[in-house]
Order: sequence, then C-alpha cells, then structure tokens
Amino acid sequence: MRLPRVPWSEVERRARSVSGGPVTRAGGTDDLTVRSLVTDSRLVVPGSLFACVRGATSDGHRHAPAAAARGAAALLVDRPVDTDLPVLCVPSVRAQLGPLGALLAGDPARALRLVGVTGSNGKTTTSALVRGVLDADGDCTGVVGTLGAEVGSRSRSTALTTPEAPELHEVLRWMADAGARRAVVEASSIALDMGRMDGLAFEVSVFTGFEEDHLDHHGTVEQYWASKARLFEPGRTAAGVVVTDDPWGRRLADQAAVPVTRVGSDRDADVRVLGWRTGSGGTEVLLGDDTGGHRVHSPLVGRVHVTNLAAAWATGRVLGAAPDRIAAGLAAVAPPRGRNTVLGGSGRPLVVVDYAHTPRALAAAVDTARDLTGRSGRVHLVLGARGRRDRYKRQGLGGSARAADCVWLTNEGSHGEDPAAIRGELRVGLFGSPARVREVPDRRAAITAAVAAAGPADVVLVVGRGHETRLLDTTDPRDAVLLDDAEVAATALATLHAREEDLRGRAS
Ligand SMILES: CC(=O)N[C@H]1[C@@H](OP(=O)(O)OP(=O)(O)OC[C@H]2O[C@@H](n3ccc(=O)[nH]c3=O)[C@H](O)[C@@H]2O)O[C@H](CO)[C@@H](O)[C@@H]1O[C@H](C)C(=O)N[C@@H](C)C(=O)N[C@H](CCC(=O)O)C(=O)O
Repeated sequence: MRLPRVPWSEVERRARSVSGGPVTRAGGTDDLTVRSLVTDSRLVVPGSLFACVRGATSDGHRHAPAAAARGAAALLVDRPVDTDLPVLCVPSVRAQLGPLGALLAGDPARALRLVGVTGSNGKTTTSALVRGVLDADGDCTGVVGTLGAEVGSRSRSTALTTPEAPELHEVLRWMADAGARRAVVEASSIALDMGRMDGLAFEVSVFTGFEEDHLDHHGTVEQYWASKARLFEPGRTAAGVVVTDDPWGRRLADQAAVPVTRVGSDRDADVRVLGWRTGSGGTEVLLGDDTGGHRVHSPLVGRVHVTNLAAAWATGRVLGAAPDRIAAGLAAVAPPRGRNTVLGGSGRPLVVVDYAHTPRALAAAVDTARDLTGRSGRVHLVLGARGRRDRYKRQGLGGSARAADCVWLTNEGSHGEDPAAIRGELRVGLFGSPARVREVPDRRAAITAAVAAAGPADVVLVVGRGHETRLLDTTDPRDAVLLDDAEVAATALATLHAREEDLRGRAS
C-alpha cells in the first residue's frame, strides 16, 4: 500500500493541534512532502517521516542517522539531534504518533465506525464475533488484533495485539480502501497505556472481563484496570458494553460516564445469560434482553464463550442490528485460530488447543475440557509458562492445573530463563494435587506423549500458545523455532489413530 505524500506544513499544523507545549520547526521548504510515519529506523523507506521514540531499551533519537541513511525525509524529535534533515521538535513524540499517524494515512478513521474490545481474556474471540454480527448486518467490517488484521477475505499480519499508532492507522486505511465501513479494534491495556489508540473515537467499547495480568508493565492491578477503564472515557467512546460477572466489570459499569449495557448472569444485566450448554459441536446460549428471549447457536466450543457471545449480542443491539441478523452473524463465525480449537474425536481423544495463559483462563479451559470428556474420561493438560514475562502468574497457573487428571509440564518458550526453574514454579501451585504430574521438557514430545496416553473418552488440553507458531528459548529472536501446537497434536492424532486402525485391521 502506497500512501499519498503530505506537505510538511500540514504535518506541522497537525502537530501544533496536540496540546502539551511548544512545537518548533527547523528546516524543510514549502515544497517538502513526507510519506508514512515510521518509528523503527530499520523500516524507513525513502520519504518517510522518522519519529524518534524514547523506549524502554533504546532511544529512537540515537537511530536518526540510520533513518537518514535509509532515505528519511524528515525527523520528529523531542530533543535536539545532530542532523541535516528537516526536524519538527515536539514536547512528546509518543503523544504525536496517533494524530500524525492518522494524517499520514489520510485520516482513515473518519471513514470508519469503530468498535473497541478490551478485557483480560476473550478479546480476540469477541472481536471476531462482533465483526461477524456487523458483517451479517450488511456493513463490511474489518478487524485488527492478536491474530492480525482482516477485511473481507483479505488478511495481513501485525506484530502486536494493538499495533503502534502509525501502523494502526495504516491498517485502518487498508480496511477503508477495501470497502470497510466499520472496524473492530482489539485494545490491549499496554496499548491504551502507551497511547497507541489516542485520537480514535469509538462508537461502542466492549469489556470482556478482568483478572490480574501484565503486571510486569503496569506494576499494580489497580493501574492495569485503570488502563483498561480509559477506553470507557467520554470522548473516547460513546457507549460501553460491559461483562459484569466479575467485581471489576461491575465497578467499571458503575463508574463509567458513558451509557453502559451490562452483560452477564446477574438479575440487573441488560443482556442476561439465562442458560447455556456446550459440547464439541458448539455452544448454545439463551439470552434475555428488552426484546425478549433469544437462542444463540455458535460453532465455538467452551463455556468461556458464553459471555463473549452475550457481549457480541449486546454490541449488535447497541449498534441497532436486528436480533435475527445478530443471531445469523454469531452462528456464522468460525472459531478463531488457537481459541479452543478442537481436533480429534470419532473414536480418538479430543485435543483442545487454547491460548489460556492466566490462572482464571486456565481454570475455565480445564472446565471446558471437563465438559467435553466422556463419562469416564480424563483431562490431560499440557502446561508451560513463558519465560521473562509475568512470573508471578506461574504458581496460580499450577493452582488451576490441579483440576486436571494428568499434567504434562513442559516448555513454552523460556526466552533465556532456566526452563527447569519455570517448571519448578508451576509445580509449587500443583503441590499436594491429586493430578499425576510428569515433566517432558520438549514441547513437541509433551504434546505427543499426552495424545499417546489419552484414551478415546479423554481430552488433551494444550494451553498457553494458541495461534502462535514461533517458540523462543533465548533472548535472540533469530533463535526462534517454528512450532504449531495444533499441528503437532494433529500429527500425533493421525499417527496414533492410523496405528490403532492398522492394528485392528491386522488382527481381523
Ligand atoms: C512494552 C512495549 O509495548 N514495548 C514496545 C516499545 O518498546 P520499547 O519502548 O522497549 O522500544 P525500544 O526497543 O526501547 O526502542 C525505542 C524506539 O527505538 C526504535 N528503534 C530501535 C532499534 C533500532 O535499531 N532502531 C529503532 O528505530 C524502536 O522501534 C522504538 O520506536 O516499542 C516497540 C516499537 O514499537 C515495540 O515493539 C515494543 O513492543 C514489544 C515488542 C512488546 O512485546 N510489547 C508487548 C508487551 C505489547 O505491547 N503487548 C500488548 C498486549 C498483548 C496482550 O494483551 O497480551 C499488545 O498490544 O500487543
């Protein structure tokens, strides 16, 4: 996608519209134009405006010479740098990324009606469901989040759940150019905290639920919650849809200064979950709202999706979609990759591959696996924890794993930490558990061993990585190896199944 060039004077004007202090311009004639805002010197192309962002490990100002060498047309800085390039000096480069990213992408959000989705768990699935509802209601809708960006039948990858502002606006431009009238944006707390979504105005924002996470970044649970609550401020969103099944959701619904639709099992919920059932064929939910009772069918598997479906229903209602269109949209959304992906069955064990990587999400995933086992079936859990991230969660993950029958402790990408020590921390939570615990350090071998040990009525639950395909055990990203949990499980199932059939065939 080639973005149009923007006059330097317009860049200066937009930068001055951001409050926070003086903006000074050095160099750049009236005929100077720039194209695309870039925050990484390695991604600069001729004509780029390179924004020097001060980060946690590096300072973009130090990379200005590299950006110049790659053909940057101008620099955005917040301290003087030694350069021949035209420079715009602003109080905070980060605060400019949203407004200038929007300008250089041709202000795509003006052509799109936006829905934001945040919450500790369920963002990706709920975003997909909301997109399905809006597509079914006749509005071509794009989505951007952990699985990348999609519009119509097109897709593109993104590095983060919520991309940095310049990339986010480029993605929105790509959607608008593809004919989208709406977009659903997954909003991570880190993105909200870092201002990646500043300047975007949402028609509705959705809160899917909350539990302790990302404390490495936020420091405290309160700050983590406050980052998410920011999405529900007036000016940022016109309305909220909030799952109120946990105290944090109730607090948000009580405190938000925008109109909120409450979703959940409580009597005071505006969209109330009246009943549900789930199995390997999908999930059915009975919902009640001001228009009566509604039965919703979905191919998504697992009790965790009950409130995701209810929240998507509520979002459709807030946006004026008719109940039959919403129901049709929800029924048509296929399970997102790595979110309770179900394999096997038909005489073989079921394998569920899921992204659960927090204690509560893991507890819900084990409950879902239990829902799927036959009467005498056991739950085999393949569990690890990522290195160098949110270490405080490990004991809680071990605690949630106690509800499984067999736990296969393994590697989830140690990122330079000692993998045995990570497994040791998971074991603390499992201490005294009746579950059988085995350690198989190699992840591929652990998944294969769990599938081999499982009987036809059993469920093998593989958690932590979901859709991810790269596994890293050092601090150098170039050392990552390709490993897709679902692919490994499918291979194990196919091999073992074939063997059983072969044996049966030979015996008869
Ligand atoms: C905490 C966080 O979000 N960090 C992001 C931040 O990193 P940073 O502040 O450490 O940046 P830095 O490495 O110090 O570099 C500073 C600047 O110099 C630039 N640079 C650096 C090197 C170079 O050679 N040239 C150059 O120009 C960098 O591009 C950057 O603009 O800015 C970087 C550049 O945009 C991001 O890649 C990086 O995301 C890292 C990779 C990350 O892992 N972020 C995760 C934690 C994240 O944001 N996750 C959320 C939540 C997901 C969830 O819900 O689970 C998400 O939205 O994905």
